[in-house]
Amino acid sequence: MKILLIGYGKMGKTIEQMAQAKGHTIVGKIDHHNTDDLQNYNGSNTDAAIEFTHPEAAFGNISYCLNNGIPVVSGSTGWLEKFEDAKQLCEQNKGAFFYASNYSVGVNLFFHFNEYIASKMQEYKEYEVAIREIHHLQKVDKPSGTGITAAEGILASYKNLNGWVADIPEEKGKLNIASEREPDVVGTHIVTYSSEVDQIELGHIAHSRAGFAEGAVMAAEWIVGRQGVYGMKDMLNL
Ligand SMILES: NC(=O)C1=CN([C@@H]2O[C@H](COP(=O)(O)OP(=O)(O)OC[C@H]3O[C@@H](n4cnc5c(N)ncnc54)[C@H](OP(=O)(O)O)[C@@H]3O)[C@@H](O)[C@H]2O)C=CC1
Ligand SMILES: O=C(O)C1=N[C@H](C(=O)O)C[C@H](O)C1
Repeated sequence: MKILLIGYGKMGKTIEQMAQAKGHTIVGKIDHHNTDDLQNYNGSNTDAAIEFTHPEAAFGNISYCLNNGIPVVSGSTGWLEKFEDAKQLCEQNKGAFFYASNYSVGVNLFFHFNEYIASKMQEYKEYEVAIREIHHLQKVDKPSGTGITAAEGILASYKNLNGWVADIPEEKGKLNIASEREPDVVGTHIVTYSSEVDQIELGHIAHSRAGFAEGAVMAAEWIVGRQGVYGMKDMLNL
């Protein structure tokens, strides 16, 4: 497959290695310094784009791909206020768009168990639920996209909670997502149910970026020949 990398930072470089190991060709690499080169790519020279950039760049890159016949897999976080616009653009262009806040299979199993556990725990009002996410110091957005997806999975069952908040544990009636930044932490997410007498935890710790990259390349292979908006639940049948 001919893959265009949009974003050639920590993720772009890991994805390049993973894609080449699977026999794919990288037809181009776009980063902050050569954004104009994006206009050289279209559906006739590119099978799929994999986009991991920045909250402020993601929507523009995804729009370019959808307007130019390139199936696009995006993992950028922090831009989802424009997600509905991206969906609409995909429908208008009869394009293909794959999005996941986290491409690792392990995290998507964690999401699945998280939803199930929340559906059980909401009956036990003595437990207070909260989320912690820990990432490296270079991360520009918070809370993490994965933390937000985990929160949405919990809120689907907790009808007494009215949305999530970022780092405001004292706010009643909201699900708190605490963000911590520490050197070299790839990505850790922990859901905690605490009562006076005990605590239950569900967590995921990424040891490297390989799991994210593997899932993104898998999504690029999967989306070719499809039309519509997809996510990991579609690909993994979770
Ligand atoms: N969904 C998932 O599974 C995962 C998602 N992520 C998300 O992916 C994104 C990227 O993460 P990561 O690779 O660690 O970040 P990096 O900062 O290491 O890399 C970001 C890349 O995007 C480029 N970039 C920045 N602005 C633009 C722009 N306007 N146009 C084109 N390229 C641009 C940067 O270029 P330059 O260096 O020249 O500034 C760099 O190449 C983040 O949003 C992160 O949260 C991360 C891991 C997993
Ligand atoms: O920026 C990162 O590094 C990561 N971002 C994603 C997120 O915001 O959830 C996924 C992963 O945790 C790594």
